[in-house]
Amino acid sequence: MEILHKRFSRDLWRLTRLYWKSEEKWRALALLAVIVALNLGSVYMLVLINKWYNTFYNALQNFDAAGTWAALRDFAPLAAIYIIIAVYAFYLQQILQVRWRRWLTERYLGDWLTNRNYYRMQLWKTGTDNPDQRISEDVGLFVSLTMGLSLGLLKASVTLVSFAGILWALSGTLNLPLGNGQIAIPGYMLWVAICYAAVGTWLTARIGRPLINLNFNQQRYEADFRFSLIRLRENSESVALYGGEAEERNLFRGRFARVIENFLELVRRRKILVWFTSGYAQIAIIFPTLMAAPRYFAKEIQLGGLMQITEAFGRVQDALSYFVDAYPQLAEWRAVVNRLSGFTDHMQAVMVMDREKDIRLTGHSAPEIIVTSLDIDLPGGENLLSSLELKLAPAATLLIAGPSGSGKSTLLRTLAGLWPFGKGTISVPRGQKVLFIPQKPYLPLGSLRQALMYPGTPGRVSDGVMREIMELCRISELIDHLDTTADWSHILSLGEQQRIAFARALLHQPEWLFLDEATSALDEPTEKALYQLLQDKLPRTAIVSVGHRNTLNAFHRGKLTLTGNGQWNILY
Ligand SMILES: Nc1ncnc2c1ncn2[C@@H]1O[C@H](COP(=O)(O)OP(=O)(O)OP(=O)(O)O)[C@@H](O)[C@H]1O
Repeated sequence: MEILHKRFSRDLWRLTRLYWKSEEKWRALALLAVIVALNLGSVYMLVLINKWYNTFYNALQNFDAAGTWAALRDFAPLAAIYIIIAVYAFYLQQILQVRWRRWLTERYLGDWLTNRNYYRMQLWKTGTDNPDQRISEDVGLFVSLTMGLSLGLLKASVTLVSFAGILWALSGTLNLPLGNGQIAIPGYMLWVAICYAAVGTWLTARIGRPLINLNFNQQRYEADFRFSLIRLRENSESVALYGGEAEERNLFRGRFARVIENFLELVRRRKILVWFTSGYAQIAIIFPTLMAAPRYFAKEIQLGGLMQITEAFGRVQDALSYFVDAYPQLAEWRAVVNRLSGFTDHMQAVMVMDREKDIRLTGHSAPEIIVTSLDIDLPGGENLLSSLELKLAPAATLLIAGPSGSGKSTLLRTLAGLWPFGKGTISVPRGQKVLFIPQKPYLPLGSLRQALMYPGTPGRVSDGVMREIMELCRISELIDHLDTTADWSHILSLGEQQRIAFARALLHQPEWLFLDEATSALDEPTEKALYQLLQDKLPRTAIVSVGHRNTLNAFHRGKLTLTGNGQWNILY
């Protein structure tokens, strides 16, 4: 089937084997074995129930009241066992799905956060849209569709084999007149079922093919729309101050229109499919009776036989029509596998690009940071900074200045190992702590204490020390809220957030501290006090600041000026 072509199989196997070859594989395989056994058990029960049809309807046809009651009595345990099997097959399948999803989500989260992939992926813009959706939704969908469809296929195959045998044995031989003689078709009901299902499957595949792309796009448009809403929430204040509601609404409308447009197309396509599949299912109700009736009226079979044949036909036809019923899900499955593989490929491509990048950031045993022949480029290839040579001794202080857009922040990004475009070598002392403070410090979701300690926990810090540092950094009014959880990045002023970043530096006590316009929102006396604090409390820390204000000169012994067009000069 085209829907399951080669590339899809490769991608599917790549995604599936992650879990089934993981450390959890034995537990998972054991659970899967039980689930498969239960599914086989349920098919066996259906075979028994099919036999029961014969006994029951024959008793009815013969007006055998005792036989009918006995048959009804026999039905109870069959139904009870079938129900128990169905419940546990469902329950255990869900449990296995949850475990698989948990494992795979962990894995994707890990890969996304490793090697700063989340950052690099957006820097190299090719590829994946909405990685958050891939992790939060697609992983779950992938797991449930893979489990559901493969168990469905297994069940359909086993049902097919079991009931094809029954149908063959029951349907006898049909003698069709042909010219002067007759042609005998043994097991003809089985052939009828196969032809019926083959035509159905072929037509479904034809009608349903466009669903694959439509499903793929639907997920993507929904995620784009959701993301634009989240962005407004994140930037509510700026939008409110600008009064940008009309613009935002236009953006939402545009994105939502795409959601609806695609959805309508999807519905139209599915409507055609529903026309077909429900017609197909209705015909399947009378079709076998019609086919088996000649033998019934010829008194070759009894009512029980007719009912048993009809039921067996239904089962075979159901099993053969697996693709007809599962088509919309197969289309969705393929879209999900596409999206997850695209995401995985993109992450791997980023890692390869990262390994091959020409800016080498290495650890060495010398105490200085040494930058040699560093060229920094923009993603498009234009040069931002040429042949930079820089040596930073421990406890050095350096101010990086220059006009806006000359590349100061990008230089810091490069030193942090984030910026991949360019060439040259940056050697940093091994095993030392480096802290970068951006202009707008990031405050994680959680308490203020967590925000102060971010990233990680710099050992246990007593309340006393924490208070002292907060007082020194002029945020003593926040001491009482240390353990309050709130959206702090929206509550605190930029100046307060910048003071929190200084407190962070004092808590972490890094050997190397890089500040990118970290005091831009502070008044000059506060800026002075905080820089003085760094000098007093972190005398062994090297400080590299980016800033426009001349007041910063007093706190730095060296000055690197980026003059534009890739040029620079340095004064120690
Ligand atoms: N991800 C990116 N893709 C393309 N161009 C970028 C990217 N990031 C930065 N740039 C460009 O690189 C140039 C340098 O930016 P950078 O932020 O380093 O300047 P800066 O000197 O720190 O400026 P400012 O003083 O205004 O903060 C700018 O022209 C900017 O547009």
